[in-house]
Order: sequence, then C-alpha cells, then structure tokens
Amino acid sequence: MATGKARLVTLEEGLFAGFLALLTFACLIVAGKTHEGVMTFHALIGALAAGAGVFMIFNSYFNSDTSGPVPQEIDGKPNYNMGPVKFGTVAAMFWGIAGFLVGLIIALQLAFPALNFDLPWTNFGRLRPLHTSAVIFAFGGNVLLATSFYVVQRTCRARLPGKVMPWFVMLGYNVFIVIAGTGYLLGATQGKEYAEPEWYADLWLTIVWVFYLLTFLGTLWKRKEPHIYVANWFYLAFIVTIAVLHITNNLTIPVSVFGLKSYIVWSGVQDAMVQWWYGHNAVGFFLTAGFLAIMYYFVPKRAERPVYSYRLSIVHFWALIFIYIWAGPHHLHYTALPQWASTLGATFSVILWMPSWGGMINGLMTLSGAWDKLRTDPVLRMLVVSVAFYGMSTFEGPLMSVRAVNSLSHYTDWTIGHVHSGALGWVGYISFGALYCLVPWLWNKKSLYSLKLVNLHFWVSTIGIVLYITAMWVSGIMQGLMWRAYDSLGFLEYSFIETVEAMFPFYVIRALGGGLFLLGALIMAYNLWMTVKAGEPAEAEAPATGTLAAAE
Ligand code: HEM
Ligand code: HEM
Ligand SMILES: [Cu+2]
Repeated sequence: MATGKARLVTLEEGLFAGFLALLTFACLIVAGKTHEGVMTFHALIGALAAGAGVFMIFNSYFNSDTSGPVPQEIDGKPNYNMGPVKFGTVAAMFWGIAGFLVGLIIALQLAFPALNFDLPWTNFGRLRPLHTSAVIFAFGGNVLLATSFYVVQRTCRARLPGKVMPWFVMLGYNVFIVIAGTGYLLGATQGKEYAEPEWYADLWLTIVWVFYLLTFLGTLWKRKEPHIYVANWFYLAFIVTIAVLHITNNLTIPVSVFGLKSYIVWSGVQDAMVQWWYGHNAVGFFLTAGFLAIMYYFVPKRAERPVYSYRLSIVHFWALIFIYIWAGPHHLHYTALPQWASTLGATFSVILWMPSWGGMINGLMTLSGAWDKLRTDPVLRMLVVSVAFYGMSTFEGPLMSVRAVNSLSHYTDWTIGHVHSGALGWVGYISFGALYCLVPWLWNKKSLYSLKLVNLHFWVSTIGIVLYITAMWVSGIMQGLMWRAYDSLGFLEYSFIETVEAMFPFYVIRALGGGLFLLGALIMAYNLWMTVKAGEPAEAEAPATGTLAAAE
C-alpha cells in the first residue's frame, strides 16, 4: 500500500504496469511451451524486460517526491523531459560503435574468409544483418529518437506528454534492438533485407512505434509555439511512413504462437515489390527524412543563422515525401517486375534528384555569412560535410536507377559504395554533429571537452570514408565490367573466381577505411565521456530534466 503517499497511481502508470505485467506472464508461458531455443531465449528476455518495466514504474512511484502530476512549467519555463533524450544519446553512441565494429569484421571477412572461423554465430551470413540493423536501427534509430524528443520539445516549448510513455518508447525500442540482434546471431531471420526480425519482434516494434507517434503528436498538441517548425514535419513524416511500411512489409501469419516461423501474405513478385517499396522508403524516410529533420534543426542552431529559405524547406518537404514513395522499383530492374513499374521507379528516381538537391542547397546556404565558422568549428564542419555527402549520394542514386547504368552496377560493390557514401558520410556525420551539439546541452556543460579531438575525429573518419567509397567504386565497376566481358568467340572472358581475386586489394583498402571510421567514433566516445565527466558547467540554468530517474 502506498501509505503516506499523497497521490494515487495515475491511469497511465496503472495501464502500463498492467500491460507489462500481463506481458511478463505471456512471455513466461511462451518460454515454457515453445520447443525452439531462440524463442525460449527471446521470451525470457521479454519477461525480464517487461518485469523490469513494472518494477521501474512502481519504483519511480514510491520514490517520487512530487505529490501531484509532473509540473509542465517551472518559473514560467517549460519543464522539459530530457531523461529519455540522454538515454537515447548514450545508446546511440554505444550501438554505433558496436555496429561499426561488426562492419569492420565483415569487411575483413570478405578479404580474409578464414575470419568466419567456421562457427555459425560468427559467419558472414549472420553478421551482415547484425551490422546493417545495428547501424541503421540501433545507432540511427536512437539518434532519431533522442533528437526528435529533444527538437519537438524545444521547438514546441512543451514537455513530452506522460510520465511513463516516453520511457516506454525509448527503452522498448532498445529491447526490440536486443531481440533483433541476438536473433540474427542465433540464426533467426525471416529473410527480408532490413526487415529480418521474426513476427513477434515486429509486433513488439509496432506497439512501441504507436506510442512513439502518440508521444510526438502529444507534444505537438500541447505546444505553446503557434508555428510547427519544419524539422517536426520531417520527423512526423518519418514516424508515420515507417509505421505504414513496417506493417505492410511484415504482414505475416505465424504458424504457431510458440514458434518462429511465419508466412507473409504477399506472394511472388508482389512480395518482392512490397519488400523493395519498404526497403527503398526505409532509405527515404528513416535514413533521409528523419536525418533531414536533424539538419533543419542542428545546422541553423550551430551556425547561428536562420534556415536559408524557409519557403524552400516546405517545398523540399512535400516534394521529397511525394516523390520518394514511388521510386522503389529501381531495386528490381530486369526482374519479373513489369517493365512499366521499373520505368516508373527510374523516372521518379531521376526526378528525386531535384528535391534532394533543393534540400542540400538549403542546408549549405544556411551558412551564408557564417562560412568562416567552418575554420574554427569542427562540429559545424562535420554537419556541413554531411550535407555535401547527402548531395553526392542523391546524385549517384538517380544515376544508378537508370536501367542501363543499373545493368552494370547491380550486384556489384558499386551499390555498396553508394550505400556507404550515404551511410557514413550523410547519416554518420549528421548524427555525430548532432550528438556533439546535444551532449553539452543535455549535461549542462559550457562546451565540449576538446574541439581538437573533434577535429581529429573529423579528419581520421573523412580519410576512412574516402578510402571506403573510392575502393568500392573501383572494385564495383571493375567487377561489373569483368562479368560482362566476352572474348572474340563469344565466351566469357573471366571465370567468377578471377573477379573475386581481383577485388582482394580493394577489400583490404575498404577494411582500412572502416577501421579509421571506427577509430574516429572511439575518439568521439572518449570526448563525449570526458565532456560529461569533466566539462566545465554552463552558467545558464540547466534545462530541467524529467522526474523519472535516467536509466543510464
Ligand atoms: C566502420 C564502418 C563500416 C564498415 C567497415 C562497413 C562495412 C560493411 C560491409 C563489409 C558490408 C557488406 C558488403 C557486402 O555484402 O558486400 C556492409 C553492408 C552495409 N552497410 Fe556498412 N559498414 C560500415 C558502416 C555503416 C554505417 C554507418 C551504415 C548505415 C548508417 C552502414 C550501412 C550498411 C548497409 C545498409 C549495408 C547493406 C548494403 C546492401 O545490401 O547493398 N554501414 N557494410
Ligand atoms: C535521390 C536519392 C537516391 C536514389 C534515387 C537512390 C537510388 C538507388 C539505387 C538505384 C540503388 C541500387 C539498387 C540496386 O541496383 O539494387 C540504391 C541502393 C541503395 N541506396 Fe540509394 N539512392 C538514393 C539515395 C540514398 C541515400 C541518401 C542513402 C543512404 C543514406 C541510400 C541508401 C541505399 C541503400 C542502403 C541501398 C542498397 C539497398 C540494397 O540493395 O540492400 N540511397 N539506391
Ligand atoms: Cu532505393
């Protein structure tokens, strides 16, 4: 009993605690009844996490000293809830390093296959999806969750709604990551690229995502600022579209509640089309729209200049979301997909170049009158270079979507080079820039521990990216040309193994580039750690943090 407590458990606390308690039991039943080892393991993780959730809710209830609801304002200033943002920031750094490390391992495996060690858990087939999910969903996802919770609060001058809900989203999302990642290592996958987790993990993510949407919309609803800043539009498009994509691409029917296996409702070429509609728009809305939201908040903030053209940012928004959604078929050229669909995808991809570059120009020109800052502020330099990489990969993408070019590039390392100029250059750098801004703000420090180290990070990782993508361009185009080379009698000029041998030096260079990128991230983690531990406190008052204790 809550003796001496001035308040009752709120409806929110009660409902979440009840739901999580039921989930704990459900997981325990599944753990007991299933015959599949992976499922037992995951059900136990689920039971542990849900049980811990119930404990945290009651723990915070008994330990909170506030007798009423959390104050929305303190001394006329919004009482922002920064606890979950801090958690997401730390999680992003952690998963980033883990994901880059696995990237380096698989890069080395491609050069030196002995590194597969002949063990199921360490083979390329399992580590590759571990890498892609760790960098996109764990690293990128936590960056997006953390920055969106930060930006929506600041630009709306309102606290995130609810006390449990923001934490449920943040922690629940990371539980999904753990389930997905351990599943790959143990060999559980439904075999859809970027959507590998099994049905129960998908279901859990759907629940978390609905609460993410509610938290975001709730903050917009409560806003004190009449205008909804453009970054929030991009975040909202990201959240809503990812929900639709995720659900449509994972409409599976499990064979049994106690087993991993499920069947997708789509069949044949329709399934392929849905998969690449998903895959392409995961790029468009997860790796692009969400990170553009970061650009629209953090670049102007850091440069201390308004967005170059607010009108252009609105045109950018509508054009981008309308055009992206049609371009998926460029992943399926020369397949069973009808020709008209393939042409449609290529056409929209080429048109997509325009809004992409409009956005890039808007980001870059925001520096008008502040270009000198690039010399003195390596964080701003990182943000700006990321926008330049965005421009580069969105020029390369439309080019590769043209059927004639794709007939050369498809299946080769050129695609891998394209992916990583977007992933390392754009997504990586915009995230690093945002985290470098966020950490001193969140922990109330005057500045970062060392700008010199940021500079070092910048150069080490830039050399890494350049080595990575140039190696892949050369290797990819060479590979494509060798595959299609015929001799005068019409026979193939090279056997497959000759093309593999020819790629060896480039795989070594790529691994070296990846190693440098990882080294840069380690320097960053040290710098951020020292900022939190030893940074000089800022004079201005701290942005108020949440009343729930941060879980980090
Ligand atoms: C240290 C840094 C990194 C290294 C060494 C690395 C290495 C690799 C390697 C070796 C592959 C497999 C290529 C193949 O199958 O031929 C790969 C795939 C991939 N990586 Fe990375 N990676 C790194 C960082 C990142 C980051 C930061 C992201 C995203 C934000 C990313 C996203 C991807 C994606 C999406 C694929 C799959 C590409 C496809 O299927 O076409 N990587 N990476
Ligand atoms: C205008 C923008 C873009 C267009 C039109 C575009 C187009 C393309 C094309 C044609 C492919 C090759 C498909 C194939 O042959 O299999 C591709 C692959 C890919 N692109 Fe882009 N791209 C764009 C921007 C980006 C950006 C900014 C990123 C990353 C942040 C990115 C990430 C990827 C990934 C991960 C793949 C590999 C998918 C896979 O096969 O696993 N793209 N893109
Ligand atoms: Cu695409």
